[in-house]
Amino acid sequence: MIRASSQACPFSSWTQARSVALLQKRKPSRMELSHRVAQSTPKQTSSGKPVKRKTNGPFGALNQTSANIRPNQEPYNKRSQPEVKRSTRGRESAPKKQRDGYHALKMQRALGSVSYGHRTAIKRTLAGIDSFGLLGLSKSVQDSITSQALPGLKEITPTAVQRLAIPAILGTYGRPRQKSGQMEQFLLAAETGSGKTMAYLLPVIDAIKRAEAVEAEEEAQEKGREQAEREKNAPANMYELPSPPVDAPHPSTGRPRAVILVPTAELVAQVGSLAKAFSHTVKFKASPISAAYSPTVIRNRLFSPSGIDIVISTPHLLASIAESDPNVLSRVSHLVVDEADSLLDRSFSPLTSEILDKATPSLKQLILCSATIPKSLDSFLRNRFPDLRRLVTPNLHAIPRRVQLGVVDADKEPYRGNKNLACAETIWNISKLPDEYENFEAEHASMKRVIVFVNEREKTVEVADYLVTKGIDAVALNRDAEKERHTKLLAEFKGAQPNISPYNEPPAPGTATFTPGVMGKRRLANVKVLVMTDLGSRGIDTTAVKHVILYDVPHTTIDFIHRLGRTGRMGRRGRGVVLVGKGDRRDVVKEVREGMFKGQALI
Ligand SMILES: Nc1ncnc2c1ncn2[C@@H]1O[C@H](COP(=O)(O)OP(=O)(O)OP(=O)(O)O)[C@@H](O)[C@H]1O
Repeated sequence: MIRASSQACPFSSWTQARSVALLQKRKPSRMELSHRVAQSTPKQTSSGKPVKRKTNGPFGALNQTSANIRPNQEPYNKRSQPEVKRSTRGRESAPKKQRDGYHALKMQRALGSVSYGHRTAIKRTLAGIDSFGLLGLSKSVQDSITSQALPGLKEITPTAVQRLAIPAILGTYGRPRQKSGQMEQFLLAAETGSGKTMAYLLPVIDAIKRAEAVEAEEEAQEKGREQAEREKNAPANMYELPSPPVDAPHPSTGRPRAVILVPTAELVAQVGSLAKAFSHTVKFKASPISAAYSPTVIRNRLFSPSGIDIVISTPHLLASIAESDPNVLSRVSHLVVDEADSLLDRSFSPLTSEILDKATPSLKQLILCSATIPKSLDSFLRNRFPDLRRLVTPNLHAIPRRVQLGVVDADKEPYRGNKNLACAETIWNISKLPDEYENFEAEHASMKRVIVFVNEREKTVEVADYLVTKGIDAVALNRDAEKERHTKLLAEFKGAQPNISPYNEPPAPGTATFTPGVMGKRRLANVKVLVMTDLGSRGIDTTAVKHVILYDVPHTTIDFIHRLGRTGRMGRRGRGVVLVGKGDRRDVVKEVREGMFKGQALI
């Protein structure tokens, strides 16, 4: 019927032919992703004139000032690029693209990329800097590295991120030109366990001490001037007593010079204790404040009459203090946002931004720091901080080769889909490994510390309870546990305070108890296990941990990096074991493993 009517129309064959021709002419309609997302758009030409937009339209060919004839006209029958790619012959002749070997990961690409050329160039630049003496730190700060931060280490050289960041932040080799009064912005991006904390802390301490020296000099001059003034206008009565000195609080009371923001109370304690260690020799006041401390302690630390230099806090606490007392951020010259990908994500971002906005008038340097730069953060930073200096280490997003990743198939015999059983068995196997595998110093070497990561908070207690029934000394660490208990639990895995044993304390409500010799016939005496999500472990320096078990396959490569990053820290060896079961992305695990084996950056 339709055919009959179309035949009846005199123009029908012409119309069809025309529409076919139009369709053939039209570019493929498939929507393609831009390959220039990372490139900034130039606003001006090299001569300073604004870039003219091309007008493609019916009048695009009018008012041309040049002929625009292409020097080499392509033959009319030249095949299009997609055609060349499609044909076998074309594929052979087309330049081969370097393949990164990721297929499953490409589907969930989460991390910002850094070209290998860029990585090689940084490696070359850093090769010549092999001592803290070359970084431009003042003598007292430099000396305190060996005496306070890394005592006992014989040969101390700066790590890649320290070599890159410290001179850049201090301006040792000069600073890029910028408008006067404009705050400098830095992004420190380096792999987990690579010493990022010292990379930002050292230059901040240095800057504080220098500013203090300048202020002290200015104050002395001011006092001298006042004294001279007073003497000039000295009262006639020589017996008149001078007025007693007023007991005024220190000008820096409640007004720190530097603020370090971190996501958790555990990290506040960790960074706080490093800052305090430095303050023993380089004199300054560092105050860690978090919900783990009582309001009185927080008030006393912040408003100490002897003043304050560095505050280490979570955004929640500092934002609430700044709301009632905006003065607290009125003198901040240095703001560090550690774990920036967490603190600038949806949940933390409003608070972090609020603090940043309030501190901006006095801010000289903003330092963002992270081991993972998700693509979303990358584009956020490009918009919000266009002048950001990116200090990226050559191994960013790569899990070091010294960390091995094994896979246990929980679907196979004897587990038959029972992941809890697979986890318990893996821990028992770890307990049998020889002691020399352990990272930790001799006196603690016989005790093996294992972290089990799960994806959901609720699962922490379930898994820990199960492990206890299998004679394993396991404790669940989640947000429901008290902050103080958190800190104590993690302390033993950080290797800092070996005498504290939270395992001897009463268990958190709702968790099973490990009582050696009672829960089962068999028990493990040489292993301690923490079961957690990676929320509480972000940035925690668990140097005593050699083994990490990924009970669940992590959702993203970002989680892979942070979870496996709790082992193999600062040149140590480490092992990860991932338990795969029904529905888990085995292809993702396979590619992560291969990437780790090749030392490639994950995507
Ligand atoms: N130059 C150095 N030489 C030897 N050890 C160092 C050096 N700098 C830092 N360390 C040690 O390296 C360990 C890891 O440092 P840090 O916690 O700062 O790593 P990080 O890069 O912040 O890790 P994450 O991304 O997991 O937060 C710490 O125990 C620290 O004392």
